[in-house]
Amino acid sequence: ISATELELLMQNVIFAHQETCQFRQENLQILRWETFSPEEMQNFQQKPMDQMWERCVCHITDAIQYIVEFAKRLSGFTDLNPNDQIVLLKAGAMELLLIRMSRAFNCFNNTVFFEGKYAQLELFHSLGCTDLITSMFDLCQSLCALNLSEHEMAFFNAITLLNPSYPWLQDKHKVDTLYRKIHFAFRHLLRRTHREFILMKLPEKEKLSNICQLHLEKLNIFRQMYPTIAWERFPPLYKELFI
Ligand SMILES: CCS(=O)(=O)c1ccc(CC(=O)Nc2nc(-c3ccccc3)c(C(=O)c3ccccc3CC(C)C)s2)cc1
Repeated sequence: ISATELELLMQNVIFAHQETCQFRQENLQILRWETFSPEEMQNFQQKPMDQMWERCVCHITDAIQYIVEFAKRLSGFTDLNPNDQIVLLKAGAMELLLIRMSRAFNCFNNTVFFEGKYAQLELFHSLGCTDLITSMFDLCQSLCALNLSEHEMAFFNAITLLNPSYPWLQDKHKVDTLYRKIHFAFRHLLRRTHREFILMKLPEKEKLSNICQLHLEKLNIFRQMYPTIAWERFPPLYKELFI
């Protein structure tokens, strides 16, 4: 890879993230001490399970739409064969959501940005999946500890999405070449900023996939309890990716 191609690739990854990050980091920071009052918390906790699930699913589907946009702006992603683009997004959308969500996490009071303010773990009680939410909070805590810059966040998202080891890929070699280029550019950025150490501290692949697995399990339990809600009320993109 030439120096110019490297610079262009770095610009592309950083711009792709900046243009699709949904909430800007500084705005999430400004709001981070706005927490829900006990009454507001109680209000959420008293919502029926199906209503809370529907709200959350709609929120993450909004966030995933930005993730799809991020992928489309990554140079090389849209040159991949269309089947592989779907495979990578199907496998990686939730993982990228988990990583991005850590930007909206306040690790000092263990709250996450949700519907306009920052919410404690207990707010999500009525979802009936405390283990999933707890592992989400733990992941956010560990990512917060790294204090990733938006540039690092952009590259971490890109290398997580372009994972050449997915079994169903038709053109694995093409994904692998793109992955290696972006990983090389990431290491180049980290060397320049003396942040190489974070590579060993990023959460392992299987930690992300375990939480994604847990999400799918909880979704199936929910669907057994409310068989029609998922079909009637969940957004098409969510159904395509997870059902
Ligand atoms: C992601 C881009 S961003 O600009 O940073 C951004 C943009 C917008 C927001 C606002 C937002 O939608 N916050 C949500 N928070 C959580 C949440 C909930 C429990 C713990 C941790 C975060 C949402 C979820 O529904 C969720 C997320 C991950 C796994 C599981 C779930 C619940 C299951 C039932 C789908 S939605 C936040 C951040």
